[in-house]
Amino acid sequence: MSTIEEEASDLIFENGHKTNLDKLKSKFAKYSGGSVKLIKDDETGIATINLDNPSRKNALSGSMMTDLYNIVSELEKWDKGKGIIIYGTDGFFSSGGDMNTVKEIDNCVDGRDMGILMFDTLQRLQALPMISVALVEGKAIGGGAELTTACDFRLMSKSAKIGFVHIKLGITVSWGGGTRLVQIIGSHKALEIISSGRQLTAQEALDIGLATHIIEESPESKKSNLDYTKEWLLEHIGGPTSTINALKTIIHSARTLPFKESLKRELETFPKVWGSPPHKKALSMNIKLR
Ligand SMILES: CCCC(=O)SCCNC(=O)CCNC(=O)[C@H](O)C(C)(C)COP(=O)(O)OP(=O)(O)OC[C@H]1O[C@@H](n2cnc3c(N)ncnc32)[C@H](O)[C@@H]1OP(=O)(O)O
Repeated sequence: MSTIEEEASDLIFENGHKTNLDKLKSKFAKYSGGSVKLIKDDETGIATINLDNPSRKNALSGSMMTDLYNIVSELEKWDKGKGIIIYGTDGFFSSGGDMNTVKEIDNCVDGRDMGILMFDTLQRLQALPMISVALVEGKAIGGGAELTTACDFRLMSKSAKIGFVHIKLGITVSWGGGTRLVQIIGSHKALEIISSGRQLTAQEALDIGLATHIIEESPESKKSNLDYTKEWLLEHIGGPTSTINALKTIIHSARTLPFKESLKRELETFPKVWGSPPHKKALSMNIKLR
């Protein structure tokens, strides 16, 4: 392994991981532009994460990358969380890495450091014990497309597109999106999409299993796509918070751990909700499951 690879693997996996990430956060915080905003609704258990850099099509600057890192760390401590929606301002998801930041860090060491920060952030986002949805309107391009893969579901407006355009910039996927895309749609389709760098329409994304649902936009509908997405998510987080958290833990284990490890995790998790107050209440009510 070259020294860059050795250093990268040390930074990602060595014990001093946390210290290194604090150093990386302050390194990237200085590349300013836009912000990422979090609103947590304790009543519904839904957190909305807004990518807000509209003059740059919600591209993620270095400071927005550190915003997102801090938001994921805050959500890891939120005990009322059941669901997450990530969306972009002005009906556009994100055009990926902010080129103003990217041009400042166009060397392999800084690129590696950005990768480490975003790998850690998006892996922890995907692992949160909450059901997460990327609301894709407009386009999700480059790192923006990768960010959608860190969510459990992708709801797309009819005219939206997702494009892993990295190859057109002479680079590979950079934020773990390649690995997660293979998890979602398989290596054959993932390689075809990433190697072509083409932008998928919502229908194409739905057909290959990358998109979960297409939101039919109707001019007369007063409901915003964000409200529609909240309603859609509420249908999937109706259960008790502890059960939703346990369910997501089991599914995330199954997509990231070896088979026997995941079975063990499921066996350890379900007893935490079996005989719980919500379980006992349901049993006492003789619920008829039609
Ligand atoms: C680091 C991980 C890997 C990466 O993500 S590398 C970056 C990959 N992203 C890209 O290459 C996307 C570049 N942008 C585009 O292709 C287009 O702007 C895009 C997103 C399709 C939108 O096209 P349009 O709707 O025609 O809008 P536009 O091009 O006129 O852009 C409007 C203003 O936004 C700016 N913008 C768009 N994407 C940006 C970006 N990634 N970083 C910084 N600024 C960006 C663009 O420069 C323009 O600004 P201005 O109005 O000319 O001042």
